[in-house]
Amino acid sequence: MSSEPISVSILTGFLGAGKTTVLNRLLKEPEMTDTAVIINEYGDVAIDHLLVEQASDGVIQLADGCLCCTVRGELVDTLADLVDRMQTGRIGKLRRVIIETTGLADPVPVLQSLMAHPVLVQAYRLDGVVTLVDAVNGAATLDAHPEAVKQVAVADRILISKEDIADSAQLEALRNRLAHLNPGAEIFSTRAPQLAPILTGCGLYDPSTKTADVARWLGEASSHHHDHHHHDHDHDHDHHHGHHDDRISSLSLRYDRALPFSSVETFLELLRSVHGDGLLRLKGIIEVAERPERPLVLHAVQKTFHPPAWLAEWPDAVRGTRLVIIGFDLQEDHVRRLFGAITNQPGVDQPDRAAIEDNPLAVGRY
Ligand SMILES: Nc1nc2c(ncn2[C@@H]2O[C@H](COP(=O)(O)OP(=O)(O)OP(=O)(O)O)[C@@H](O)[C@H]2O)c(=O)[nH]1
Repeated sequence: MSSEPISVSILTGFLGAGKTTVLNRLLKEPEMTDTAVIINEYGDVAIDHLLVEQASDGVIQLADGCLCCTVRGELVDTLADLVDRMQTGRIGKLRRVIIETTGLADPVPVLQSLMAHPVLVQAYRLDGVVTLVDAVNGAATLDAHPEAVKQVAVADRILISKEDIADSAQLEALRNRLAHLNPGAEIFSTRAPQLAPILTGCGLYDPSTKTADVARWLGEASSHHHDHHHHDHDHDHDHHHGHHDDRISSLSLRYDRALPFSSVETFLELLRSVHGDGLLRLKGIIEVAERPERPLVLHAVQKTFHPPAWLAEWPDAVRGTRLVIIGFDLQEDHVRRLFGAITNQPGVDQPDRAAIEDNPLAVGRY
């Protein structure tokens, strides 16, 4: 198999948000060659029967070479099976996989199983998470279900469906709320003429230029991104936010000099052990003192970290460390203090890096 990993995009969204409708459209787009679509769904899947010819082994080969499989067992087995089929020449080389998760599913375990599996992590690279939100029922769903709020918070991109039947005030309120919940995610509409560019290419690598696009990946390019914690009630007070929304936080941490590798490790260890339960996503790029000419890329979903990767070179003039951490019930003050100690920018009465490396608990309770 060639060394280029297969990019994996996850399509998630609450029950009835329109995921199957999106996939049916997507499967007809010409960019979908060399793509496998995996529907991680129990029960019947309403993929347009005219498009697909059911094969006996559960993998459906579409006319244009796109594959479609439905998974009732372990997703990990299906992904491993696809690698096996490619290696044995039973299917052609895949460029990407799109996984639709069930409406109720928390996408995090899907990502975790992908990142934690020693074989899969070699063959696949997580591109990103796209969360579909229904323009009509989205607000009520977010109010009622913390899982729906998490689906939005964990997304790299948000896709709104059913705009055709929503009124404009409803739509604007929803867009504001989504931007507030996940300031780094770009928001798209299913009214877009092409869905493939929305569902793919969310990762660090820009597929068109084949270079790393850090600002876009970290959501810094999004117009609604705030540099600090986005619960900026000054201009949010007149919007409706459900009580689960306030449990989400999005932190952007920066340090403009190189960090010793041991400090990075200490920070990540502490983050994982103290805040693992509240951690939804972590993405970032780090200038490591021992190897300053190449940036280190960090990517984590909950406590599971993608093996850190070194980029060949700095993609732009900006060096230093840029981290985005998205959490649910995250004690963000404590995370900031931890980062402050590690970068030797301790606040008043806070320990510095040496103290925290000697005694990681020195940063205090939260
Ligand atoms: N008007 C309108 N209806 C839509 C749109 N997208 C989906 N629907 C309808 O919404 C309903 C649910 O869509 P599905 O695509 O089945 O939703 P799903 O997310 O796959 O649903 P689950 O599999 O139950 O999670 C269907 O009746 C669709 O026809 C849209 O953009 N506009």
